[in-house]
Amino acid sequence: MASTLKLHGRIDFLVNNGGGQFSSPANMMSAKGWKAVIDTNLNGTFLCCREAYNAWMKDHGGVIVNIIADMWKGFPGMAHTGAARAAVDNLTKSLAIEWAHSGVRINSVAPGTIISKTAMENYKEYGPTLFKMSVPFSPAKRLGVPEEISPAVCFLLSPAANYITGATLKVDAGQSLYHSIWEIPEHDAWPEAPEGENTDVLREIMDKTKSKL
Ligand SMILES: CCCCCCCCCCC/C=C/C(=O)SCCNC(=O)CCNC(=O)[C@H](O)C(C)(C)COP(=O)(O)OP(=O)(O)OC[C@H]1O[C@@H](n2cnc3c(N)ncnc32)[C@H](O)[C@@H]1OP(=O)(O)O
Ligand SMILES: NC(=O)C1=CN([C@@H]2O[C@H](COP(=O)(O)OP(=O)(O)OC[C@H]3O[C@@H](n4cnc5c(N)ncnc54)[C@H](OP(=O)(O)O)[C@@H]3O)[C@@H](O)[C@H]2O)C=CC1
Repeated sequence: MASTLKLHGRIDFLVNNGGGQFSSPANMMSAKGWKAVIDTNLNGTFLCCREAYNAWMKDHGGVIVNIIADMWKGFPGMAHTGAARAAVDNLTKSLAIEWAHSGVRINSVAPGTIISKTAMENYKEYGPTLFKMSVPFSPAKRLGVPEEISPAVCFLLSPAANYITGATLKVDAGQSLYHSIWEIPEHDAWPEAPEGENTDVLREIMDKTKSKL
């Protein structure tokens, strides 16, 4: 922030876009790995917001946009980033209220799965498979590209959004409303429903369905 102020003399906008994660089942994540992702996505965002506010926006106003993710149905396979991005969604709302009196607007953008060379390279040899796997889960039946996210960010930064703060704009072609990518294997580990006539009906329809198969 200090070097930006030195160079430009003001900070009108802050976009917290830097971030990422690795894919792993939650039970295999080390404490260090969990912390690295929380530090990058949540703590980094908080610290950048705080610094921009204290260094400039507190006295001059400004606009902040936080990039989060499609974690609205949880984020199985990337639980650390899901937790961090959900926390940023909430942080955005808190700061919108705390900093309104300074003329600061702050909103989030939640992209669906967005393909780019650089994003894919982070996942090494698994990148193409991981991104391709997401295609059927987009109502658009294709992935988005960064050029479809930046207009939303620019809109929120612009005076056209002067009356918008504390909001999250999903730019995901409806992905967050559609299926989860996470497969739950067939299992019988769930606790039984309590005995009674409704459970009898449940058993009956399940038996009938089975006999048809
Ligand atoms: C299987 C189904 C999954 C769901 C499918 C979803 C479909 C895909 C949707 C994709 C949507 C999102 C896309 C994007 O976000 S694109 C942006 C892509 N960019 C990134 O992801 C950047 C990735 N990298 C980082 O952000 C950082 O490197 C990271 C935060 C991961 C680590 O940062 P840091 O430099 O602070 O830490 P270290 O590298 O030193 O690592 C610290 C410890 O973290 C653990 N770790 C790190 N990488 C991995 C890994 N690849 N696998 C497992 N564990 C990892 C590890 O414990 C590190 O400590 P050690 O090195 O000492 O072991
Ligand atoms: N692509 C997607 O499907 C989605 C992406 N997002 C998020 O959008 C943002 C942009 O990602 P995208 O453009 O797709 O991917 P990229 O990998 O191209 O961009 C990620 C950027 O984050 C920077 N970064 C990572 N860790 C840190 C850190 N600790 N400190 C500072 N910068 C860091 C990287 O810097 P460097 O190049 O120096 O490593 C890189 O410029 C990320 O937060 C990402 O998680 C959210 C939802 C979906």
